[in-house]
Amino acid sequence: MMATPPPRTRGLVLVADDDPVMRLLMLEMLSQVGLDAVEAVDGVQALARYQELAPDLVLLDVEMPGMDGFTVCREMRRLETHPVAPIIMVTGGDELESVTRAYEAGATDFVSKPINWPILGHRVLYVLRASDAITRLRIADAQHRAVLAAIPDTFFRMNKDGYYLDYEQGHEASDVFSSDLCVGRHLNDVLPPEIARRMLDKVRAVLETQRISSLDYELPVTGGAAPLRARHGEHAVAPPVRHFEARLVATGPSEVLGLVRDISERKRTEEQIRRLAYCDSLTGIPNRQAFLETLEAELVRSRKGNKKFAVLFMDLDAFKRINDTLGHDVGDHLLMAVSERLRETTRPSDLVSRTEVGISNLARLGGDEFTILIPDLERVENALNVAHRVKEAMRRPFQLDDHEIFVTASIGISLYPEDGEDCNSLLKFADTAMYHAKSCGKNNAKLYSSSLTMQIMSHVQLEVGLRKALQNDELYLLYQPQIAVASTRIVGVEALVRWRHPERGIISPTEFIPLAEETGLIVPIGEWVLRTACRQAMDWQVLGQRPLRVAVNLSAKQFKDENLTQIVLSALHDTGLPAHLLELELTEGTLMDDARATMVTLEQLRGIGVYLSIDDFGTGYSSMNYLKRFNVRALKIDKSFISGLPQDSENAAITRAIIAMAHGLKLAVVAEGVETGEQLVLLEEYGCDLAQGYHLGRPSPPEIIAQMLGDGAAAAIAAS
Ligand SMILES: Nc1nc2c(ncn2[C@@H]2O[C@@H]3COP(=O)(O)O[C@H]4[C@@H](O)[C@H](n5cnc6c(=O)[nH]c(N)nc65)O[C@@H]4COP(=O)(O)O[C@H]3[C@H]2O)c(=O)[nH]1
Repeated sequence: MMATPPPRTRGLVLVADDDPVMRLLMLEMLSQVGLDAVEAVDGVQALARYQELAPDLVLLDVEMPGMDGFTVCREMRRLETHPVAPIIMVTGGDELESVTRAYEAGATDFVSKPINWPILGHRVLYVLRASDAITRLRIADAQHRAVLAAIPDTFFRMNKDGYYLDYEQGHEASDVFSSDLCVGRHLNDVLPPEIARRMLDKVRAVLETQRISSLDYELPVTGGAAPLRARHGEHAVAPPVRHFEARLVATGPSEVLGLVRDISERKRTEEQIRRLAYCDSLTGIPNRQAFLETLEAELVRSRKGNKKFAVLFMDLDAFKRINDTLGHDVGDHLLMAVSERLRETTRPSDLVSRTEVGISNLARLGGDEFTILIPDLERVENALNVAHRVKEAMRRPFQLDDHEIFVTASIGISLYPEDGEDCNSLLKFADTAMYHAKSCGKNNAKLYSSSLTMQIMSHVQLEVGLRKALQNDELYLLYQPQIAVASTRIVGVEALVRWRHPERGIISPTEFIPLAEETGLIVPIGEWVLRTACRQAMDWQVLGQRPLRVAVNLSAKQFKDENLTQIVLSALHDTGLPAHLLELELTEGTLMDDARATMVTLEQLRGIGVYLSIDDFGTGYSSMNYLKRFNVRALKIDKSFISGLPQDSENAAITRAIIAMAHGLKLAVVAEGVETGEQLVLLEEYGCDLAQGYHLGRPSPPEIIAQMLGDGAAAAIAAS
């Protein structure tokens, strides 16, 4: 291959003519116009010099010995690797035949003899300039093509009326449409009408403003190159689509250049990112972020349209226990099943309030917390109805692998605009209402209301007060006698705590004990009760009365306190009360909570020698197996069974059965809430051992008990 000659500053012309005079004249003429020249005496030399020197122009005589000018011209044009230089052929005359042959051989131009020398000079310069321009154009065109080949986009030219002037398919645009179907056609024949209209509007806007602009559109995947319109009707079902972005730039007053890029992948990625950001990965339903945005939009919409909406906040009761006992996998499956059931329950057709309510309004905020937005609420009842349906849906057992799981849900509801005017407040209030629902016994739905806020405020104040109650000596104990049914003699007392609140007066334990449990204050309060009751029992003994068993209630939190045994031991030790005179009342719920730990604690307490009984029997699990295992001494039949006696035959049967069963297990039975003589007679008939209730003695201060004991009611301490 020949080396490329260095770039020249002046043009070099190859003069090929066998006539020395002609060559001389030509050289002279070229020099006059500032060009360099080299000579060739015949066709063979001309070809050799052409290859060797790569001249910028060739002046080629037609008639030469050996190889004539036409042949030389053809050969020169055949040299593909050589830069294309313009060739001016010098013909003997201007007859048509030789002119035609010259062009056919690849000549750029011709001059005929006799030569007009001054004009030839200008002609040569002109051809050189034209050739230069063509070379530059060719380079620009090559660069252009290289750029287009390098980018994946399809490009087109279009006039202001929407006709494609040019269409070049990008290398990544496979199955949209091809250039032969576009060039010369109108947008309407190529694109679906709606997209064609938008594109034409954009073309005109770009021409008017002379600014770059773009538009996005979707096309169904056709799988071939036919115009979309022709194929459009073929799709019976919604076909998959591809997304495109067309960028339009004006290339003149009435023409635009369009670059079309397939942005399907980008859209897919964006969608994926959106899904990750807005969907809960476990259940696939919207997450907290998505819910907050939906809520925000709903707030704006409702504010504008003067409408109401409700936010439902649902939490599963005891989900933590399921997670802890059956494992996180089961917990996850349960959450998935719950969200599926919620999805079904909140389907538009299921909602009375509005047809638009759908899954987009359902979300999982995290853990076992779900929210539902009910827009366009006409009546509060509609929100309660939805809550009720959700609650009912949750109650149906969940079958997960080989577990049948029963759950219930607590739901809180906040209303716009009544409860709050911003998203955070509405969500917070729905959450608060949910907690309220839980504290009212779970499996409940509650509306948030300002009165609820008041309740919570007073709850907070109560807590602050309770913290001080112990220090300020505001707690005191009342004692309720327990009577042996057969002899009507007092055999024991139950200690019941009271709180003398400085402003509110006497507060019942049913109000403050749950609060004490919630806050953990039950542990110090419980210890105080235990010590006070033990000391009181000793005081009665010291005063010359008979020994008397004192019963103290133990809440679940106290029972789980690892120092319990120690506290009991130290109360007995410090007061000197014999262990068998202390009765600890436990509820079934407390015992069932964690069977293994319960057994250990019970074992320790039995080891100390205290008397253990089950309180409120019949209201909870009422499991005989457990009673046997826990090895307690007595059970107390809940007052709800006694209160209907003797009329309520069902409760009578239950009471009788409990007594018989307890005796079978060698347990003593205490009937609680005995309010009438009739009840006492019936209980005696059933063989009940002990009784307690207003009929036999109300909860009373220690001096009243002392009096009762002194009045002759013998304290017959059960040796059992
Ligand atoms: N209707 C009716 N009620 C009767 C009758 N006889 C007694 N009662 C009431 O029934 C409750 C019996 O106590 P409980 O079942 O252990 O139920 C207790 C117990 O669970 C808890 N509690 C009371 N004192 C303490 C304590 O010191 N520690 C703990 N952890 N809980 C306590 O508070 C609950 C309520 O205590 P109180 O309000 O004192 O209510 C007492 C008592 O006043 C009757 O004939 N008719």
